[in-house]
Amino acid sequence: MIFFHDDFDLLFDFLMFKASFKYYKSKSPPPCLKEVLDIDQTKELLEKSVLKQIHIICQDKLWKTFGMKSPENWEVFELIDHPGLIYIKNPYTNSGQKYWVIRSLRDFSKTPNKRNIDALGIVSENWWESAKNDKKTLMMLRWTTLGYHHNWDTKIYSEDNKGKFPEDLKNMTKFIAGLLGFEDFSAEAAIVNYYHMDSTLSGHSDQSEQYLEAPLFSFSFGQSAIFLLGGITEEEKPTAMFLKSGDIIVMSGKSRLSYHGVPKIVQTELKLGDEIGDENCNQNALCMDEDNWKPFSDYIAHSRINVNVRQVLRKGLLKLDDQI
Ligand SMILES: O=C(O)CCC(=O)C(=O)O
Ligand SMILES: [Fe+2]
Repeated sequence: MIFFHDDFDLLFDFLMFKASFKYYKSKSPPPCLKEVLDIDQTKELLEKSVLKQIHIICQDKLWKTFGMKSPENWEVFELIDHPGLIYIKNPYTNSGQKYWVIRSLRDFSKTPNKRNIDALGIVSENWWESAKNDKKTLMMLRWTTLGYHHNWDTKIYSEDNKGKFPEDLKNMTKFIAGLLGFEDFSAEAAIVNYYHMDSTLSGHSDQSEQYLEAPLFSFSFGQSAIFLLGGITEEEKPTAMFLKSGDIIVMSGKSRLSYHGVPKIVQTELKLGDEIGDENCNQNALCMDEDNWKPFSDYIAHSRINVNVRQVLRKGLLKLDDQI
């Protein structure tokens, strides 16, 4: 085969994270999504050895309190080309998803949690109250941090910069971690990312935590993301995959430090109706009442929420190790 100069540049470019990011981010021309791994094509992906199934065993009934389906019905996979990247296909009931959407928008966005809007100085403690009827305020929130607050400048966690980590999120993450064999996991920090249809998150590797052996848990709700998962350097060609509402990925082992990013949010129709016999909602009245759910439903019709949970401390420690 003969390569012309430009083709060769293109080929070389495509070996890198940034080029792939640029490709999927492009508005004109829009990207072709044919190569994006879609977990709904399970049979084909298993046959092509892109995925392998992970079987989990669950003895207790805690899942009910987290708005999840029974783990015996979960579909859990590992990406063969990315050992340690575990994908749990939406294990939530519809009311379970609603519960976490409500927690993320109404509660995780309140002070004393840290938020990007704090720097703007014009939004009150209770962002959701001021935002739900005001599109401009609604669009302003991009992130909040919980527990040990992520310091965006220094990337260093500090004992002087931490808040309370929400109990329900801590317990749910611990429960999932236990099922996957990470019994010692302790949720100590989270970034909640709020994406609108034109938002992106550039490529990075999360390594601020002192204990990088612990996995990272990522929960997605609302609109779908194209998520790029690369290797340990920016040079490796990433795998593009859809993360849809309810999906969970776990970055563990060899994939814990992998380069990743979100070049595009994809519009999907979301139907979080009430399932027959679904009594799992922790906030029954709110989830079942269409009027109360409406502003949340309107929000996720055009936005995506990602709750990104990490362990910060070394195993067995109760505070940051100053020696680092
Ligand atoms: O939104 C996502 O899926 C990824 C978020 C992420 O990588 C992060 O918060 O570090
Ligand atoms: Fe990340």
